[in-house]
Amino acid sequence: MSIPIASSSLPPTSSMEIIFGRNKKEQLEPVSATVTGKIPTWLQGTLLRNGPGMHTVGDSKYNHWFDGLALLHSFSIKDGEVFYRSKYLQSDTYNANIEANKIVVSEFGTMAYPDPCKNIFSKAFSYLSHTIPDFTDNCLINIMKCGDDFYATTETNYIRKINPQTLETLEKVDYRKYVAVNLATSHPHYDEAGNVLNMGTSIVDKGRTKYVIFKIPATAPGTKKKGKSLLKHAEVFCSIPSRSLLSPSYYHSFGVTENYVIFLEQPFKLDILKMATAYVRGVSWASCMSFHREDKTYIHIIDQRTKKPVPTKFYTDPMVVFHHVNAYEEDGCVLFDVIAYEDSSLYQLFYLANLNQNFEENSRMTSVPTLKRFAVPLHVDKNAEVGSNLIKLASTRATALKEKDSHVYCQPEVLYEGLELPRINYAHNGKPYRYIFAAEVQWSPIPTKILKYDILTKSSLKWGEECCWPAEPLFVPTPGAKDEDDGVILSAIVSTHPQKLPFLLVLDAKNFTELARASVDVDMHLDLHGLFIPAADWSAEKQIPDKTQEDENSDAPITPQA
Ligand SMILES: CC1=C(/C=C/C(C)=C/C=C/C(C)=C/C=O)C(C)(C)CCC1
Ligand SMILES: [Fe+2]
Repeated sequence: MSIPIASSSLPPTSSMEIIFGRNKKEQLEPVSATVTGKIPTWLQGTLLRNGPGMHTVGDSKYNHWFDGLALLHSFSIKDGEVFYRSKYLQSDTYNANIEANKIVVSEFGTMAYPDPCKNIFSKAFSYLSHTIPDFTDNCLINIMKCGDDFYATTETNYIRKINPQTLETLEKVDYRKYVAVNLATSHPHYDEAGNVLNMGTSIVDKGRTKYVIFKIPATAPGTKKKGKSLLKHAEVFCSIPSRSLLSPSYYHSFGVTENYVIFLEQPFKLDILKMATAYVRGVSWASCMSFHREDKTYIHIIDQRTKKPVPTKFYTDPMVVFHHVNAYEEDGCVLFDVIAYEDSSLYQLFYLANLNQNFEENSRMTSVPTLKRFAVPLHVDKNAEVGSNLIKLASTRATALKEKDSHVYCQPEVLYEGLELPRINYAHNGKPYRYIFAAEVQWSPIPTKILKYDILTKSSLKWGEECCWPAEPLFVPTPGAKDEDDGVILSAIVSTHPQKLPFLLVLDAKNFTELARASVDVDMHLDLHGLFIPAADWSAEKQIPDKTQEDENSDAPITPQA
């Protein structure tokens, strides 16, 4: 069961240095973990995760934690044993930095300048009106599965194919060759057949800034052959014009139900003009983003059957959402759950300067991440009175008030305060569900516990241990499971305790008791997101393409779909 830690336990400054400051040493050879407890025999496969691992190159330092060079790591579980390995993503960014022995590629919070004579990014100054340098391929946020292929992802137009077994870096793929997007989320959705649904922003398509929803099929004729990319078969599903051409919203994820896509056009925006001049002004991309507290948050509901947005104009108060939790349909309404903030201060807290000195003072959250449930009526009765609540569901206190001119103002139900990095049993994605697994965040944005929140009973279970910093908890179902929470929770735990090694934690998802931990004597980083690859998925025919096989037409001109 959960081991309580003092609720006010604060990570000392030295712990912050261990977690965020130091470059992490990669573990190239698989190392065997010491397992205590018992890993369920059915749990066989690989937990593959991504996150920033290196924040200093030579004498130069990144400014922000999200700038760090991507470090992939994996826990391979077989017959109760666990093997760990880690490897830096060999992105063009990583290679250019290592070769120059300094940071030469710009990241989210750090603008960098390459040596003019050694500019491997020489093609860089072409796309965005010759002003914005090519974006980074330091794919540090998540892992995406496309058919049998795995990619490390970030939020730019680049993804990097990886070998999920060896953690080797394969092709660099430019989304722009297939879909007209300059940015894309690192949180795609998958349908039951494994087709990928993702969203991106097209900034410079003939001045028509828009949000693009696209699908990558799980299979396509001829793609089983080595090096054939499923991305070639990507299809634009729907485009939504940005309310403002020069300041599209920033978003980190989106929601889906069985028939709808939920996109929040929030007042946390990118300023394209600022971005176009950032390089010459010597400021970071992050400084080109701002929260407009006087604006609204527009809720776009896209019908997957007609591929068109629902015409009603739904909106809510200004907020900032990074993570959608889940969404589903109930009695003619779309219900969606998000982790919402009052402002964009979260990104401010992850500046390394704040994480190193005066941590306690600098990292107090001014806005607490809050689980909120919204309800959106799909059919608005024209005769309903202005001011009336269109939500008649017994299951939620969320409201949607009818206004004039087909506008509907949505007010959420607050469910829980102080949680981030939400995960669910993905078999319930887009469908009614009951449980959320997340990291509990108290006074600072750094998780101290793992949480199971029961939406039905509004109760929670927690796991925490002194000097242990949990990562996102991932749910793996028991084969043939009937109950939504029949399975285990996996989380990579970083320890700052001098006598405690980092470990893979295995919890029973039902009661949050510890089933096992697999400790490894390595320099483990605090990661962001990842996925579990069941051993059954590694079948003989699913060969990993070799490194020499480049992405097809890698030098072909970019001809994205409109
Ligand atoms: C490089 C780059 C970007 C990177 C953003 C990143 C790396 C965001 C990471 C967010 C995370 C990790 C959120 C967790 O909740 C932008 C702003 C999209 C635009 C321009 C270039
Ligand atoms: Fe995320």
